[in-house]
Amino acid sequence: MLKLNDVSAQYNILTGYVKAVDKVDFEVKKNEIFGIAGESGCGKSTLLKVMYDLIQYPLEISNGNVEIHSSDKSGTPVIYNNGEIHKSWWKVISYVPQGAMHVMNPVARIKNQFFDAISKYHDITDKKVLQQEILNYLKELELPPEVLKAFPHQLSGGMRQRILIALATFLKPDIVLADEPTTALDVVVQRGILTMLMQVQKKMKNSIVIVSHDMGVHYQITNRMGIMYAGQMIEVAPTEEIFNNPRHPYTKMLINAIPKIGDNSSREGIPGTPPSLKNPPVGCRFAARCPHAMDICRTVEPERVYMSEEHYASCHLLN
Ligand SMILES: Nc1ncnc2c1ncn2[C@@H]1O[C@H](COP(=O)(O)OP(=O)(O)OP(=O)(O)O)[C@@H](O)[C@H]1O
Repeated sequence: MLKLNDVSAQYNILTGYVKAVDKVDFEVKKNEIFGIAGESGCGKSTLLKVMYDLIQYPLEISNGNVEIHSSDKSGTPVIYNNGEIHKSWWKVISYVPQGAMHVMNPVARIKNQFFDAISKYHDITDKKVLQQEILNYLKELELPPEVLKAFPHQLSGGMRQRILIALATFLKPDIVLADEPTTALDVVVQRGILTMLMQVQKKMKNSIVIVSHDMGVHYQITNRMGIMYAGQMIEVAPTEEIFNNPRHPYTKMLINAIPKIGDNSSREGIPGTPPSLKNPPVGCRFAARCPHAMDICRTVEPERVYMSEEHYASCHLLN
């Protein structure tokens, strides 16, 4: 289980701070696929970096903490906090970054990329045994063994993405974070990648966090979702509730913008642009674009309102 306790994170740039994550507080349960959605620039990737403990200048955590509740080999419960989570990469938590081509070493064969990535984190000392284990795992995921000999540019985008997922899940981590795993892939390949993620999760019964701006991806595979707007998590609920009973006006507008088969009525986008995260507005950050904004929205930040134990949204309309 992964828990974020009131986490804020910012980029410390020459002209000030970009407050990319603001007081985010939620947990990802064991045995679920949790989706994070929101417009470009709302802080989704930064939030994943915070969860993964990938805190490098100019990014810094300014408030709160991240905890992973796991267990050691003997089954004794262990809690990892941010600052030490990186010591357990691949084994306890792994990360499938955006853009499969850019993150792979273009001059190393896939086999060596596996060896290099996980060498510090597994207990297998014999390279031949390790190679056999990798082959067995690829077979399990229905990936051809020849890919191990290939260079990244010899593989299709979809195959590179599958390999990154295989690499990220090889040591059976409790939590897998995937940043836009299907972006830039055609719909058929997309479907294959999503099916692969679902199968892996079903087998391992671990937690997967998927960041995507594509609501269709969330609809297909996530169990619960968080909607981000301007650095804040403004609604969290089971995916079915998000699609059938969204409560925050921003979530409603996101859902209404999705085209539906058989419905020829024109789809409305969300007017306006998100606020600057260098100098976010007081009150509700969505107020300037919200058709229902009231005076209070422009001055007072909305608190969370719980519709049920599993569903909350931060909006004055719900009070
Ligand atoms: N290295 C950086 N230095 C300064 N600001 C950054 C840096 N990386 C991201 N930002 C800013 O932080 C904010 C959140 O960016 P982030 O990439 O987390 O959003 P996102 O929702 O993942 O967007 P996208 O969907 O486009 O990837 C944006 O305003 C972005 O410009």
